[in-house]
Amino acid sequence: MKIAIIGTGNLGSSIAKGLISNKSFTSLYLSDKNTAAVKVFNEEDYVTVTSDNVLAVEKSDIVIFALQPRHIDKVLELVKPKLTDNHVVMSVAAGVEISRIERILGSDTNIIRVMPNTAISIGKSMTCIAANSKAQDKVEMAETIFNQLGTTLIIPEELIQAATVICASGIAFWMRLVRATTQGAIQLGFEAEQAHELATQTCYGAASLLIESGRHPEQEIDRVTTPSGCTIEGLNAMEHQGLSSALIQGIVASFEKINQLKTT
Ligand SMILES: NC(=O)C1=CN([C@@H]2O[C@H](COP(=O)(O)OP(=O)(O)OC[C@H]3O[C@@H](n4cnc5c(N)ncnc54)[C@H](O)[C@@H]3O)[C@@H](O)[C@H]2O)C=CC1
Ligand SMILES: O=C(O)[C@@H]1CCC=N1
Repeated sequence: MKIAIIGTGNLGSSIAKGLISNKSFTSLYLSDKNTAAVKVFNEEDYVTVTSDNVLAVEKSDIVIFALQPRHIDKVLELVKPKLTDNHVVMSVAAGVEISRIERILGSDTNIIRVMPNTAISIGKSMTCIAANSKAQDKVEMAETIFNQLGTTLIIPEELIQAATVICASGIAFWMRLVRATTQGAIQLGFEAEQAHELATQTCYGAASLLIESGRHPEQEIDRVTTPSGCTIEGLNAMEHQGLSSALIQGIVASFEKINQLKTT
C-alpha cells in the first residue's frame, strides 16, 4: 500500500509512528509545511518526508489528511487535480463531514472518515471508520490498516462526532483521571514517580480486566467493595461530589462543541 499523510502534527505523526513500527506500507510520504517533527522518519526505509503535498498525493494510493479543520479545504483544493479514481481519501479532521469533502472533491471520490486517537502511535488506538457511498468497497482495506494500529469499529457517519468525543478526546479525559489519582497518591505519602506508576498500572489493570473478562464494570466493582470497607466509602464520597455526573456532563459539553465546529 502506498500511503501519504498530509499534516504530521500530533495525530499525523502518531499515525506515522504506528505505520512505521508495523511496516504496513510499500511507501509512505509524510507531508507537512513544517517537517521538523518528522524529519527523523526520513531515515526509515521507504519513507519520504516532504513539504510538497502534491508530490505526496501523486506517489500514493491512500492519502490520510491529518490537518486541522480550518486548513483542510485549501489543501484538498490544491491536490484535487492530482486525485484519480484509484485514490482513497481518508480524513481524520474532527467535525469535518464527508459532505464537506465531497463538495470539494466530488461524490465520485473514495472518501473515508477515520477517527483514531493518539494511542495509534503505540498500536492501541480505538479507531472508528465511516465511508461515503463510493468507498463502501474500500472500508475493509481501511479496517485492515487500522486494525494493525489498534481496534476498529465501522459506524454510520452520524456517530463519528460522538466517537470523536469518546475515543479521541477520551484520551485526555482518562489522562486527567490518572493524573488526579496520582495527586491523591502523593497526598497519601508516595513519591511522585511511584504515585504515577501506581496510578497507570492500576488503570491498565482495570481496562485489561474489562477487556479480557468481558464483564460489566459494576461486576468488577462488586468484587472490590468489601461491605463497610474503604472502597465503597471512597466511591460514595466521589459520587456525592458528582464523579459520574461530571464525566457525563463533560462528554456532552465536548459533543456540543464538536457539533458547533461542524458548522464553522
Ligand atoms: N490530536 C488528537 O488527538 C486528534 C486530532 N484529530 C484531528 O486531527 C487533525 C489534526 O490534529 P492535530 O494533529 O492535533 O493538529 P496539529 O496542529 O498538531 O497538526 C496539523 C499539522 O498540519 C500541518 N499543516 C497545516 N497546514 C498545512 C498545509 N497547507 N500543508 C501541509 N501541512 C499543513 C501543520 O504544520 C501541523 O503539523 C485535526 O483535524 C483534529 O481535529 C482527530 C483525532 C484525535
Ligand atoms: O480537541 C479536538 O478538537 C480534537 C478532536 C479530538 C481530539 N482533538
